[in-house]
Amino acid sequence: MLQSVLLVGASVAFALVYLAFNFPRWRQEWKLYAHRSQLPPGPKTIKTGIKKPWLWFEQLNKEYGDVVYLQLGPTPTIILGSAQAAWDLLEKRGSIYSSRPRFIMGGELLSNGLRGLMAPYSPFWRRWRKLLHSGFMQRQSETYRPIQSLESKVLMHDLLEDPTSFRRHIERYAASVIVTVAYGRRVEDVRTDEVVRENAKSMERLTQSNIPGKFAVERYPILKYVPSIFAPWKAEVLKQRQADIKLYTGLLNQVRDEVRRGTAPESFAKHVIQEQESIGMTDLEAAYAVGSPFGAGVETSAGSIASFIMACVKFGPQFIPRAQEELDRVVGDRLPTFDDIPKLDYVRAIASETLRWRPIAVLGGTPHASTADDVYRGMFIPKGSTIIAPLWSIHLNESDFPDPHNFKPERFLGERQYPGTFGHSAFGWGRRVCPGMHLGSASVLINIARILWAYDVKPAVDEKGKNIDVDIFAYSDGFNSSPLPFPCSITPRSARHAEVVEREYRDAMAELQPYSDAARRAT
Ligand code: HEM
Repeated sequence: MLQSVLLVGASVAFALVYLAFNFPRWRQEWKLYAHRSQLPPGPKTIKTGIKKPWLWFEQLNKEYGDVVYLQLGPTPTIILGSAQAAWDLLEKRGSIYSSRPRFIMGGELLSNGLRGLMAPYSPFWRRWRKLLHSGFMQRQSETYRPIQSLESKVLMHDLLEDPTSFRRHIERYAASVIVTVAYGRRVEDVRTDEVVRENAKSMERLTQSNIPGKFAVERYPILKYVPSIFAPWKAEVLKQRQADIKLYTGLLNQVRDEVRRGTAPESFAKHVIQEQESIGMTDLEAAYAVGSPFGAGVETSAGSIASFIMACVKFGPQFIPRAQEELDRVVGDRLPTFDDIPKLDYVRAIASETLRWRPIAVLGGTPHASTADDVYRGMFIPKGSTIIAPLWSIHLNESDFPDPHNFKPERFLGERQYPGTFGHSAFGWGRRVCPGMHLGSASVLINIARILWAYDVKPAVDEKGKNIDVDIFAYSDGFNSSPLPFPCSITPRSARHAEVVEREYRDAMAELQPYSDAARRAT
């Protein structure tokens, strides 16, 4: 008798747990079924595990229009393929389109909810975002310009000394700006710098954890609670979490020590230490927040400058002469500075075209998620949808940018209908718009201006003296997409230009000394 009661009790308990777990999914499925005729159009078959998914999204946007519906596993997914649709939803209706989908492996297990970039719209995200905003808003970003200018002078010198390794020099520039701005210590060599190496390891693990479809726990969240001893995939990310905590707190604590000793140069870390209490952040939250510019700002800045070099190799004769004429006329025989940028209309147009032509954040950054049911142009977008706005579809769209794979800075000179103020969408939208956009675009601008002022950038030549063509579609797969290695020729425009680069470099190295010393003290 007792046994039967226990059995019935256990069965009822099991049924209740089963219902509780499945109810939200059934409710969602019922809602989708009830609105099936109102969902945006989309394909019946879903491709999974594909390389460069933005190419598939582009096909879908061409076939079904600029709002496409995909049922990816249990999650409704919307692909926005035009600047207008992305603007209408992510910007204008930002109050319900600014969350993030759940990232169980990368966001919850690996990062314990401390990486703001993956955090849902929540009080934690708002605190994190406030800190990032105060550290990188336009006025504050302008205080980092001296660092960008000095590091850019080092880049110009590196291109003179060893032009064939141009890609590594650009990466060093981008990493050094971010690490100096974040922690007040520079990066002299990306191959050996400990902060760069550890951060790169951590980013690699994060990227691996976020590969859609790779881990069953994303489909069955209950697996998150399986003890690590039975789940090697979980043990591994928890181990990396400890390594991340050690890295981020170690770096922030070094700055705390320097602040106490009165030797800390200005940096985002110093700013966070001062603001942390008023914003109500714990030490660990603050340590992760100071680490966030590395993951978001290095590859995007370096990849954009490398894309500009590729555009010079492929399309140089159609825009370089005009840019050099402008630089010679406005700047003359010295290196361009940030003060020249407002007078360099054509150079600014080249920077905008670079960000448009090959958007490094090719999927539009991390996907957004909606937090309420919505209807857009008669189409039903369910609450909890993942929203992807791939910049590949948006920036290489014939109707906004005719002849889209051609590099034409002139697009950005005249008046043009485009939502927003930049004429492109490279920094995203609404409440999630890139907080580092002022820093990132200043890096792109100053280096484009200086490279064009100092150098002739052309195709490399083979042993027969023939130009080596570059493939403008040879870009990496992954969350961001950067140019794969390609050859090119970078030579000074004249001996006088080379002299100026050398002189500016010597002065820059003297000014950068405190940041080099800070890096040495810390290792
Ligand atoms: C040319 C350089 C850069 C490009 C093209 C770029 C592009 C983007 C894009 C497209 C997004 C997604 C926005 C959205 O979800 O709507 C984003 C987000 C973000 N970017 Fe950038 N970015 C650049 C540089 C930087 C830099 C230098 C930093 C350093 C502070 C940075 C920090 C971030 C962060 C933290 C986010 C996530 C914001 C959030 O989730 O609220 N980015 N960026």
